[in-house]
Amino acid sequence: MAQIGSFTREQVARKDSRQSLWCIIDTSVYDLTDFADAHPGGEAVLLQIAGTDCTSDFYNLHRHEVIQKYSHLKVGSITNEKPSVLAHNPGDLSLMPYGEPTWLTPHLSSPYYKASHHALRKAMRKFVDAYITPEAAEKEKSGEFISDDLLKLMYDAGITQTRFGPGKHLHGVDILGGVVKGEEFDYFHDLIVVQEMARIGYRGFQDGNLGGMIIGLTAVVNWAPDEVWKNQIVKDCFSGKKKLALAISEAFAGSDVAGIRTTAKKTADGRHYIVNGTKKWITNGHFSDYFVTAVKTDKGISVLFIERGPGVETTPIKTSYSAAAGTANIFFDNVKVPVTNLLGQENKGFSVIMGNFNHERWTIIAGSIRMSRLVTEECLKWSNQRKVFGKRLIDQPVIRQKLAKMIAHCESTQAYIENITYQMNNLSYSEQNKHLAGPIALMKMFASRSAHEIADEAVQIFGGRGITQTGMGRLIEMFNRTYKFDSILGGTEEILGDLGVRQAMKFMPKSML
Ligand code: HEM
Repeated sequence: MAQIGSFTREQVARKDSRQSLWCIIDTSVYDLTDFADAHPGGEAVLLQIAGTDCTSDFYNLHRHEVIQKYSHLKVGSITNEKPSVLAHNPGDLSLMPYGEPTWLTPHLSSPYYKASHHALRKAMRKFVDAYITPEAAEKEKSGEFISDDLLKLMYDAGITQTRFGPGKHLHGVDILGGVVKGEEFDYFHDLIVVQEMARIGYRGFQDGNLGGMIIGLTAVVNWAPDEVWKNQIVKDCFSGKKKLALAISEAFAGSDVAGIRTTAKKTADGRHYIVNGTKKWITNGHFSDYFVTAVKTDKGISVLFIERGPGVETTPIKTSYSAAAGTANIFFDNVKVPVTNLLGQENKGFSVIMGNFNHERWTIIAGSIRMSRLVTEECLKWSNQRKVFGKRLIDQPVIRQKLAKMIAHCESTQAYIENITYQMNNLSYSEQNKHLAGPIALMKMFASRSAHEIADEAVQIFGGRGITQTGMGRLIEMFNRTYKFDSILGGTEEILGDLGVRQAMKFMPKSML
């Protein structure tokens, strides 16, 4: 590698041939002579800019991360000039208007967040940027599952334990080196963890990062019949030693839980259930050891905790996002399950499933809302940077209309979830089930509709790059390909809209108004 030096613009201008091909990007000098052959955009374009300052062309076509990744090509800087492009460091807040929710925007405030929320946000973003995002990028591509190293890092930092929401399981846990004590962790802290993790921008890996545990372990914690047994499962799941999936959907029944056909029949001695049936679209199913499974018993639906073992088989399902999520079919073939593995009461599994759904849906929405903002931020950056027809995209009224709609959706969905989160902080688990199942269902319906609008406009703004899996439009392509997961997982938009109104009907006054 050449020595890092200080050059004048005239010196660089002389390096304008195939034998010596230099350029200037934001006052840094790059030697592209050996790289030109390998340049994904071709050699010819580099020859066209050889010896010149190509900052504007470069940022018109590449993300800033490209120059960070190829920093080894830098041979020096222009004498007495300072760079103007701001570098993003792990943990930094976005400088883009609407790039962060109101509570993180300078000069604006919010009644919901205290000092510990701010401290957690800062520490979380640093952790995510430093450890989770790099692995997510790799695994999203390869389709491999999350590594034990990352699981250990998250557990040691107390992050995995938080993903299950506030509660006793967090007592004694110092989160991220003590920025928040487990005892004071509330649903706003929970919201921060979910939203910071969603910022990685790799939707398949995001679900592969213990998505199954987040939505399934609640049933164990709230309904396990035995404390010691429960604590062992929780510990194994948090530490990453064991993985858990929620197994409800079937080929015959998705949102229509009552239609499931997996059966659990008691043995003559009454000590076991024999489970037969299949489950489909089970997040993390392919790498899980435990399955919180909805089954049909004598007189209704029940929920069983089933361990991987004889008679349990899984096969991967290829969905539109990464195989890193471990989405699977599960086949139960005469699986013998002890009756002590029943979660909640026999034939009353509906309340176990429905109670569990609230936190699951809230988590899905929290992530979707944050991803929507990230996409909107990308569109703001791109429209401000990209020049077409002689002006920036943002100078076109039609683009400003799209951005306006996207921003309004982001702001309203974030305000919506903060309101619901505040209610969750002030209601017990059973009160939440009674009073928030409807509002959370309606919020999920609205947030995934917002994501639909945002994905659609974002692709239009990015054009061809919005349908390209690498380069400037990577995030947009990923979001447009995957936002639908959020409108289906945990209950479809249509079912949830209906549930929201049916719940409201329960509280209608009896009198004629
Ligand atoms: C240090 C200098 C440069 C490096 C390290 C670099 C690297 C890259 C990389 C990694 C890509 C692939 C991006 C993707 O995943 O789609 C790319 C694409 C491209 N690059 Fe460069 N590049 C450099 C300079 C330039 C310059 C100066 C130009 C033209 C003025 C240029 C033109 C292009 C074009 C046209 C593409 C295709 C991108 C698209 O169509 O969206 N590159 N470059």
